[in-house]
Amino acid sequence: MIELKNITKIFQEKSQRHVALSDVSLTVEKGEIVGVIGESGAGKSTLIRCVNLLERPTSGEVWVNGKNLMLLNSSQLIEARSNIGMIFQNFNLLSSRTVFENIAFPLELRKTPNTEIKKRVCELVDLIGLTDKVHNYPASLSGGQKQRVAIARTLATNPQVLLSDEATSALDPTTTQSILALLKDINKELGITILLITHEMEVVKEICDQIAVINEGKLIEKGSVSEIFSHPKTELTQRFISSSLRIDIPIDYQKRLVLEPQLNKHPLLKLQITGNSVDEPILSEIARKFNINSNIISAQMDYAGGIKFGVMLTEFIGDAEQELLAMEYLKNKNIKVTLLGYV
Ligand SMILES: Nc1ncnc2c1ncn2[C@@H]1O[C@H](COP(=O)(O)OP(=O)(O)OP(=O)(O)O)[C@@H](O)[C@H]1O
Repeated sequence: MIELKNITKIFQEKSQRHVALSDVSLTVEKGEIVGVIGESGAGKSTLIRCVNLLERPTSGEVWVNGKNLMLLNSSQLIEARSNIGMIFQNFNLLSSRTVFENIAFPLELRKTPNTEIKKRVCELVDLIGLTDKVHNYPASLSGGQKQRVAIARTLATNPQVLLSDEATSALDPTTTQSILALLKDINKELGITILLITHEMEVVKEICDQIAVINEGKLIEKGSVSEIFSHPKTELTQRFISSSLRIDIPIDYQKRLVLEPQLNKHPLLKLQITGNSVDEPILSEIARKFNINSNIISAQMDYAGGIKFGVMLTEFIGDAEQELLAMEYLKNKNIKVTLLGYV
């Protein structure tokens, strides 16, 4: 449905030349949800804006639904864009129009008859669960409700593609979940292809089929959610995965923590577990093979794309030499072992 081929975007400001995207290729199949994740300034917004040519690539090809948008004249481009909806972090609602009037707006521009507009808006407010707010103005809505209205407005003209530019970044975690659930429903029930950009792994983990990682204008990794979570290839992707799992050393452990081995102190370890390793009973193996008792201090396991992954803070209590052998054993099992010190 979307194919970006070798996209390069260079911003030229006076003598300053900035390469925002460098030879980026990305395919989104019909009906898929693809998430592009990257840090601030990586080029995410530029990339998504290239899909509907809000930003024109310096070179490369942009194909949407079988058309090379770069070759269209302005009226053909307007037509092609009507098939591509877009939602934004700051919702972009018209404050002087009610919910009804905001959703009706793109239909009015198309000179749709009033009876048809009324019918379509009623369907859409029902879809987004805001029938009781249909005559409210945006100022009286919560952030999540505003984003729902923005989604309904973009769906009014039945686009086949929805672009989401950090649509949940301004929302709290619970509201984020409800908006993501709405996007997933739209994808499933209406068959709309979704390309979203975000800086949060939580978002892509929740609803995406494929994840692409962008860094300094280059696409550095792409795969299914399970591939990315089980075998992250780059340090940056690993960091994104870890950022969705928070684990802190409790204060009393921090007080006792020393960096060098000491008599009667034992290693405090952070174990990062991805993919297949997690299905093995690693701690009981460690106990059996190395006579190590694991004292789990905290742990967080999660599930994405059919893959379990997680992080665990644990103290290994045993003979010093065996403790080292046990750490090596875990490393060979695809577990990232970080020695935090001794407690
Ligand atoms: N119109 C512009 N003129 C000049 N440079 C620009 C322009 N738009 C973006 N850039 C530069 O291109 C790079 C990529 O910007 P972009 O907004 O795509 O990043 P991003 O990943 O979306 O970041 P953020 O998450 O902070 O929005 C940045 O270094 C930015 O300064």
